[in-house]
Amino acid sequence: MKKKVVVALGHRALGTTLPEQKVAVKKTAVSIADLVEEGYQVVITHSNGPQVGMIHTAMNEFSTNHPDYTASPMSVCSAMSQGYIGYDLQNAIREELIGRGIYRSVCTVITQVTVDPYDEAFYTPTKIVGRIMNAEDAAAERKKGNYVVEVPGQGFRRVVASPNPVDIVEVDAIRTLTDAGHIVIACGGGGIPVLQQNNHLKGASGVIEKDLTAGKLAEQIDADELIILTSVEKVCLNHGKEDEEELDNISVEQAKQYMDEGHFGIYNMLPKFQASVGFIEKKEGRSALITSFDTLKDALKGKTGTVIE
Ligand SMILES: Nc1ncnc2c1ncn2[C@@H]1O[C@H](COP(=O)(O)OP(=O)(O)O)[C@@H](O)[C@H]1O
Ligand SMILES: NC(=O)OP(=O)(O)O
Repeated sequence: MKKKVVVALGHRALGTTLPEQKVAVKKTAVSIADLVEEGYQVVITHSNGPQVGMIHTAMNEFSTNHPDYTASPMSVCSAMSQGYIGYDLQNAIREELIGRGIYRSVCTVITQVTVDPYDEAFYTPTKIVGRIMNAEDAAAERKKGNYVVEVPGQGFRRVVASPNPVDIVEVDAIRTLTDAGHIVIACGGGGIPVLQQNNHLKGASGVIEKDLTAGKLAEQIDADELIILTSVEKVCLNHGKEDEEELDNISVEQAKQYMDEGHFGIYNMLPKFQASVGFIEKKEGRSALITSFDTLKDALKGKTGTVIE
């Protein structure tokens, strides 16, 4: 039986601007096609922080001067980001597969994810979206009523709430398409956060952490493996310090211990570990791989990457 994998793509797999994205997805498509060629059933999910911030600014700034164009809430901007990132990804993957003589349909499912209206995250925005700003732009952003933080080594960044994913609304469609052999892109940008109000799903203002949703997606479609493609070949202990140590194969217990010891930052590696551990713990035989998309091929042969099992 084919191995079912959920692949979570980080910033580097997409770039930030439209031209960058066109170039980046071509490289990403090579890794995805490698997986397909190896016989994996692939479901893809991806980041959207820079993109959703850009869309929100574009949609809302223009609407203040042009009353015929109405403002778009963050949930609608999330849906737009899923659409245009999915569009570029599915075409790049399709093209790469056809080049290898593989004819498979690739589709994007606009996906909603329910969140808890009482999630504490709504009170403390932490999710970075949009571009890097200077002090002047940051002040202008704050004037609009948005939250801005200074990130050491980067500059000023806009932050929004990042509630935890509870349930993937379109999961049955994603599972059915995957099991029928299609390559599916779903839950982009962590999914569009929605609040369940009887039969109605109301868009929530926030951006869900894509790694956490990737773990939930892997769990809900009963995947065998979660692959998180980021910008580093392996995860390290004591990252950036003199005694930095690369992690190869570790157990869930070790992963939990390293999380408790504070080795991983809340904005980068911690959600990847939380997602991996949550997914693996629910069923025996599951594993997670964290590596860069340049090194995926070697990592699949066990030559590199950080594996949790
Ligand atoms: N413990 C760690 N091991 C390896 N990389 C780390 C670690 N902590 C932080 N990082 C940094 O995290 C970054 C990847 O996180 P991020 O950019 O949020 O991921 P994504 O690829 O999902 O967009 C890497 O560029 C790396 O420098
Ligand atoms: N939604 C999300 O997690 O996006 P980033 O990876 O760009 O932060």
